[in-house]
Amino acid sequence: MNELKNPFASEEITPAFNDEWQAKRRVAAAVRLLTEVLVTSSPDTSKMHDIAEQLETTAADFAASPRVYGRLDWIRSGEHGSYGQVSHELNPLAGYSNPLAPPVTTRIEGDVAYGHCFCGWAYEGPPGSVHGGYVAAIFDQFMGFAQKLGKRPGMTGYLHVDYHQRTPLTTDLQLEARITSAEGRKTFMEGKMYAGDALTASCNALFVEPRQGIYSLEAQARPEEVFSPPASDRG
Ligand SMILES: CCCCCCCCCCCC(=O)SCCNC(=O)CCNC(=O)[C@H](O)C(C)(C)COP(=O)(O)OP(=O)(O)OC[C@H]1O[C@@H](n2cnc3c(N)ncnc32)[C@H](O)[C@@H]1OP(=O)(O)O
Repeated sequence: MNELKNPFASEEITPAFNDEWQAKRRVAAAVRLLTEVLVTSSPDTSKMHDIAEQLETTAADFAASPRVYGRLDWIRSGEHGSYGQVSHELNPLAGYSNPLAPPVTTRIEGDVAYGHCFCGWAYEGPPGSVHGGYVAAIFDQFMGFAQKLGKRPGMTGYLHVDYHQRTPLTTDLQLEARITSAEGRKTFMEGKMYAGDALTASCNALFVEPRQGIYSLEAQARPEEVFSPPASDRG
């Protein structure tokens, strides 16, 4: 199987598909930095108006290039990579090319999935702590990719999060997930989030494979770009 085309492949082992995405990752990193600076500094008001004007000009320049809306459109031209590759770049939690993403990374070792992420001050909920909604979103993403441990990946049916203690900002957060059981199209999983040795949150999740299989979601794409898992992964 071509790992780079697998939408469930680890972010940690997935390089940018080409120079275009490498450059976009750089832009996204700059926007993340800008966001962090925005919420942690207070230049004088007139300077902020100047900055806003510069950014508006930059956004208008950027928008003058051809626009592409949605992953299926990104792959139709055949120039920007496969569905899996584009998903890796633009995923709102894990995509290096999407500045909304912290990003969350994943890797599989045996029957456990591991991941990590780092949330700056833009993610503050309770003082000095990650907003609970982001904790849940990080879990949803991480558990979704951790389904690679199983045979029938699907969509989140439910995600139950327990918040044990506040999750600190500007700290490397470690994630781990396991499959607890599987039954037909249903995969039950548990996940944990640690800051150092402290368990800050845990979750139980059910993923349900759509009746036509998860890969039916990308069947609207060009057939040669559709990722097809090896027979051994189909269960
Ligand atoms: C291309 C690659 C991209 C790969 C993308 C990479 C992965 C990233 C994933 C990130 C995770 C997400 O954000 S996913 C986005 C958030 N989730 C969603 O939008 C899902 C929206 N919901 C749905 O589409 C649907 O409800 C499904 C697919 C989850 C289930 O629909 P369905 O297939 O019609 O389900 P149905 O036949 O009714 O139920 C099947 C079995 O599951 C059980 N079941 C279903 N839902 C629930 C539930 N909430 N709680 C308990 N049990 C449930 C039923 O009781 C039944 O059990 P029994 O009677 O058989 O025992």
